[in-house]
Amino acid sequence: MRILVTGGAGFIGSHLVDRLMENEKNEVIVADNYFTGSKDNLKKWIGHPRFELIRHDVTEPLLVEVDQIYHLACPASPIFYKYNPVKTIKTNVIGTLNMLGLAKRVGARILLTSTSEVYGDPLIHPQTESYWGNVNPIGVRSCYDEGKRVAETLMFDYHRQHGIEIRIARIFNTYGPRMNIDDGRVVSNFIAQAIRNEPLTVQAPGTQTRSFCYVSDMVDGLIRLMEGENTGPINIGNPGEFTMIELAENVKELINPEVEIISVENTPDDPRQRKPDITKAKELLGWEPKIKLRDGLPLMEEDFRQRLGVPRKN
Ligand SMILES: NC(=O)c1ccc[n+]([C@@H]2O[C@H](COP(=O)([O-])OP(=O)(O)OC[C@H]3O[C@@H](n4cnc5c(N)ncnc54)[C@H](O)[C@@H]3O)[C@@H](O)[C@H]2O)c1
Ligand SMILES: O=c1ccn([C@@H]2O[C@H](COP(=O)(O)OP(=O)(O)O[C@H]3OC[C@@H](O)[C@H](O)[C@H]3O)[C@@H](O)[C@H]2O)c(=O)[nH]1
Repeated sequence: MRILVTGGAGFIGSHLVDRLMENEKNEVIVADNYFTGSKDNLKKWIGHPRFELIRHDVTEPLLVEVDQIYHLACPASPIFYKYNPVKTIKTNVIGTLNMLGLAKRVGARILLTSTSEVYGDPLIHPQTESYWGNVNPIGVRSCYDEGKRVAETLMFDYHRQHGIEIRIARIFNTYGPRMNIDDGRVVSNFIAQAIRNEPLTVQAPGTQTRSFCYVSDMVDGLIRLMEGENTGPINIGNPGEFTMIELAENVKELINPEVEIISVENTPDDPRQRKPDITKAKELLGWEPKIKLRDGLPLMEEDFRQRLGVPRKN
């Protein structure tokens, strides 16, 4: 199997590449523009005969002979996707069009990593795949959430019109080693802050909720979806739901009991609650997450301590 992973130098993408490379029958090609990813995440594969890394921006067409495409390329942290919103929209729309064009040309199956953000600020809880969402089309997050909604539409139009084999994963907040240290997302922020002995910055009101999935569970779900018979969309996430205050308290207790927790201003349109209904993933993919938040946080701490050069005391 020859497999293209767009965005493979990023957080989830590089863990996915690790898993795909474990199978000696796979050849893996990564296409990435290194906006939020890094060659460092793939250093153990560079030079491997079954691995290729291409500096490529998905807003430009790409021609490679592959059997499967995991299409992840897109900045995922709100600070990065809001940094150049027009580029984010282009990545989601033109990038997905280009990858669908490639899938059509070479007859590949394509999986899109969509997001729980397609549900916007959800009015039903937990979110099922049949919920159409509550999304602001003109807000500061729209380049990402509306961008992903159009990407999903393109996937289904190519499927209906051209018979392309598609898979759509709606990923809920994922965390783990290799997240950018200054990524801006909440788990990486809190862990880096706790290790640096800086206050944990809970954005007001702090009662907003998220459900956090450890990256190895996520990768397992994505591969099952690609290999299975269902187009999706399928929610992939961990239904354990936490307020941001609870998350901060967990990080404080597990990583640095001395650290302060402070309240800071939030950004517009922050979803107030988010929790996946994973009935479909359980029934159709035989998948459910295994790693609880309190077990996953220490696994991530090790990696952050190494990169920050702050060893654990005692
Ligand atoms: N991590 C999460 O919690 C989460 C949640 C929902 C959806 N997702 C989706 O999963 C995917 C991966 O997310 P991640 O957390 O690994 O983010 P990430 O930012 O670590 O990785 C994204 C990768 O895409 C690359 N990229 C960005 N724009 C590109 C372009 N135009 N051309 C080529 N490469 C480009 C980046 O350089 C990076 O390597 C994204 O599609 C994201 O929307 C992630
Ligand atoms: O330092 C911080 C950062 C963030 N937060 C809060 O933590 C919550 C989560 O924020 P994040 O930036 O980690 O992530 P979000 O849930 O907003 O977006 C995320 O969801 C789905 C994915 O598609 C995106 O890739 C991902 O970034 C928000 O309520 C935010 O206000 C803090 O309290 N403190």
